Amino acid sequence: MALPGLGLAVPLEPESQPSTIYEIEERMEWRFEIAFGLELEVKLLSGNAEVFGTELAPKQTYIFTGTSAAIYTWHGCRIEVKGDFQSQYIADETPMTMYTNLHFALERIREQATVNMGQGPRILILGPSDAGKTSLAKILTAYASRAGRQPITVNLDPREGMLTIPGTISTAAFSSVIDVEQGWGSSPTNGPTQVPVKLPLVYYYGLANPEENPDVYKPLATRAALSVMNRLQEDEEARVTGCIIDTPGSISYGKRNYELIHHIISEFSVSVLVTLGSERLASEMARKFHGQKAGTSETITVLKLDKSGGCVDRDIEHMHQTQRAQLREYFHGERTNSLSPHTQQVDFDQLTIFKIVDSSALLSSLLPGGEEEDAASAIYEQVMPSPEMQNSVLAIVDAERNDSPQSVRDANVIGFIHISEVDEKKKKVKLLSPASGRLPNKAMIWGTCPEPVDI
Ligand SMILES: Nc1ncnc2c1ncn2[C@@H]1O[C@H](COP(=O)(O)OP(=O)(O)OP(=O)(O)O)[C@@H](O)[C@H]1O
Repeated sequence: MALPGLGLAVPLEPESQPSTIYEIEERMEWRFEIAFGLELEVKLLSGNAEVFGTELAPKQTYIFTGTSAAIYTWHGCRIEVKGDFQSQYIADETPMTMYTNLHFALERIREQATVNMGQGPRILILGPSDAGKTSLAKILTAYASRAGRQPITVNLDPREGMLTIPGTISTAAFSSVIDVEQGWGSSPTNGPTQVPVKLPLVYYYGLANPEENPDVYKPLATRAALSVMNRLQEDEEARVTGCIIDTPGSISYGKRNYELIHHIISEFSVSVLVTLGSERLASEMARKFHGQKAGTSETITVLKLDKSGGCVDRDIEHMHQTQRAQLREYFHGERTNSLSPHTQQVDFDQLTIFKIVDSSALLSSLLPGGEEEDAASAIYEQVMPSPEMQNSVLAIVDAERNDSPQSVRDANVIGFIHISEVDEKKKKVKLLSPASGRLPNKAMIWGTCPEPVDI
């Protein structure tokens, strides 16, 4: 059905739609794409099935929206599907056996690490955009957690938030199942959920790509690495399991970004480097890093894996829709679990806001051999609230309002607020915060990712 003249499909209520039953044979997957604003219901009727490594519970209804994914089965299954999806098909060729073999190879390293009191694998996933890096990170995380391990997963891709909003880099220990409906699952800001929440450690970068301001991005990657490496040292289970690092596609293009890859490898002491979807990247990474030292007694193994034929190229509009959905979820909760964000008005002088400076302009102004302190102070500029901030998000970080720009940059996020209105005459800001109560008396960062949106 379409709206007359507009050609727009009118979403049907899932209840009023007929359901379809699909029989999926062993080692095949049912791939689907569902637009934002539409819902797809999936129920596993018999057999076993998984979404990016996480098993579906029998007879439970899962609801997907604004995503593309695959329901894979090792031994065959029947699923019931209801909804208005954009595309769907059953694929008999998938790289799942290859991905599972990687998981078992990692398990062998973990078993050895248990015996030798050594280190579990630190895995870095590289590849161009939409090569399936995040999907592989989810699969490896889910398989490790299904094997009773506690993997630490790191998202270094600011365009997509992991358990938090975009513009961030974050890390979390996954000791329980991933919530397949919500990508990575829920964090405490989502409110009570059926699936146990994960507690991410979050840093705010505020830009979409690492290359836009390496002077902020690299130290933040270092901060994330320090916390991961500390956890790996202190927690026996985490040490043996190791960590899984997802990266932005942009760093896998072009030689100029190899320095950034090198930085990540050395900070996280990466021991397994997986490349997806690019022969050239695979061969250059192997030439540069295979056999190099990782930590004290290990060497780096570089692997080339196949990209899944199911990977969908997402355009910029799709990315923006995903980012808007993540933002809305942070403040308003999700479909089954709505939250009550708090609107309040504050005076201009209650906010200390640091704006990220365009690094291309600052690089030319830096003296050769300038100190890191100089670079850090040039990274942020303290600004007053202004109308151009309207609909932006500010990250509140665990740094005092008069701390140095370096301390502000390196501090982890304690929460986000959304600027609804700026009244320059009255010098007041109307803002939305996830909880009621006084705003923390802390420094705030204003970036351009996620982009301003009225939520
Ligand atoms: N087997 C599959 N079937 C259907 N969709 C899939 C499959 N694998 C991945 N996708 C989808 O393809 C898109 C790209 O995959 P993914 O996010 O894993 O790539 P990426 O390399 O991390 O991308 P980016 O570099 O942009 O972050 C996602 O929407 C993902 O859900």
